[in-house]
Amino acid sequence: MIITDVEVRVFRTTTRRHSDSAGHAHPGPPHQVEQAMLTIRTEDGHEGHSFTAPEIIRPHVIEKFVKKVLIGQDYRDRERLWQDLAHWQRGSAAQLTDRTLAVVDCALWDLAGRATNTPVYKLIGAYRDKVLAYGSIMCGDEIEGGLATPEDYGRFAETLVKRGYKGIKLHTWMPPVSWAPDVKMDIKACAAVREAVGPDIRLMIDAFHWYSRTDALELGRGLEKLGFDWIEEPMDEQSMSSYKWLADNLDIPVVGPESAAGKHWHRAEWVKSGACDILRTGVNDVGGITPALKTMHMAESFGIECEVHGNTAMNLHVVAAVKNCRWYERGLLHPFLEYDDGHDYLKSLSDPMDRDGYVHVPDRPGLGEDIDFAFIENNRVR
Ligand SMILES: O=C(O)[C@H](O)[C@@H](O)[C@@H](O)C(=O)NO
Ligand SMILES: [Mg+2]
Repeated sequence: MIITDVEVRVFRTTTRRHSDSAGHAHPGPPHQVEQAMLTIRTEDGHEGHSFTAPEIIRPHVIEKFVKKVLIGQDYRDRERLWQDLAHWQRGSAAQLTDRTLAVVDCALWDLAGRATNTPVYKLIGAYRDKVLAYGSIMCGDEIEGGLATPEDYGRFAETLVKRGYKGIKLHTWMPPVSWAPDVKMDIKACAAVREAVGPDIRLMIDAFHWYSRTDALELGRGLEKLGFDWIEEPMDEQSMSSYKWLADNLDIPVVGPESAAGKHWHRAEWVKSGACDILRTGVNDVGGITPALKTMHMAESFGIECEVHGNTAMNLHVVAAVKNCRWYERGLLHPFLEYDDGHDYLKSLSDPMDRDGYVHVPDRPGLGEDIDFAFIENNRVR
């Protein structure tokens, strides 16, 4: 049960996702990027794994914080290990981020599952083994036939409905798109999607994250006429009072916060202040499965739904272990990319979706990621 080793393996993987100058993903030619796998090992040979960007688990962070907390400890003591690591953050000179806490916590959950031959959502206490997905479309672009016009969004939405999606979320146009942001264009894209898919498909928007209050109000009022289910991150989430103002002035539910710091503590303040109608959490955003569950359960106590940010196995297991979450966010999607192709370092999808739009939680132990260890070794860089 005792943790004896923490290892990072960095390897090359091929992807067609490219990040723009604002950090949003768009399609492009295949290129190689570095990915890292964190492995936590015990004296009796059990291992847990989790993936992230190499800089999130760079040697300084592993040696100065992670190993000091984990080595010699019982891997089953996840709550205490998470609290101990979180307490290191204050004195870390901002070097120990929530992303690092998340990848360590996920590897510990994966270890617990692999050691007991149990999927993580069953370890937590499962609520369901499948969940409806919404198709989360990439941010708009200026690519011919991509997501450059409202009509492009409409055509792509039709494709997603044919694939089985019962919900669709648009990320609309943002800089560095030359003419973005533009509220009226956002509303035109949403209108084109509603026209294309009809009244029964659930629709949501995740807009430019720095609109003013008045722009966000105009956008929200436009979406109310189109029967959208929620408006997400239309303003800087650092202003909780702006979200309180927006939620008070709109009928369409306001969802958040996604990217605001503060883990489950700050999300409790959003609920208390009325800054959102639907709360938001995400394993990477709040520092792990452990705090994501705290957030979900806190929201449930207020009768509030809490939508989980992001795809991948870690988020899927959280969604499968709670009642007060409607969707799994499957994406990001684009007409020029085939999401179901997955990753070259995983032998199968972690979030397979059937033709009715349900994602089924893999019955494999731990997080259920079907890791191709040989591929990782053959493509390892350090
Ligand atoms: O803002 C981003 O980086 C992307 O839009 C990403 O977070 C996306 O997954 C999102 O916002 N989902 O809700
Ligand atoms: Mg979002």
